[in-house]
Amino acid sequence: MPTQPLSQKEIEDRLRELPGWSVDADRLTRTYRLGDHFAATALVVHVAQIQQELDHHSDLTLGYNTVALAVNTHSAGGAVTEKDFELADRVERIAPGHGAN
Ligand SMILES: C[C@H](O)[C@H](O)[C@H]1CNC2=NC(N)=NC(=O)C2=N1
Repeated sequence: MPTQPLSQKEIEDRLRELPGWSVDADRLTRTYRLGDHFAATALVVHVAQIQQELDHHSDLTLGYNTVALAVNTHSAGGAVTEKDFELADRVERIAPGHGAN
């Protein structure tokens, strides 16, 4: 069954449990700040590994000491779905281990 777009209320409820994340232009997004460029790069690799496992991929942007994710679900017409929040939850669990905040 295809993943359905979440309603505005469902998105607001889920965002309340994900401090730092927001929905901007129909994309679930967060920017993490890290200690240096190498730490940021390591986080990108770890996120890429999770994305391959979930078969769900964000636009990942590596900066000097930042990593930005922006994701929606292409197969749902670019809407935000449960799959996007699943990715965000998974990234939230590993980010502190990289010193990200
Ligand atoms: C064939 C493959 O499963 C699909 O193309 C996956 C890959 N990664 C994806 N990532 C995102 N963000 N949305 C999708 O619909 C999607 N679909």
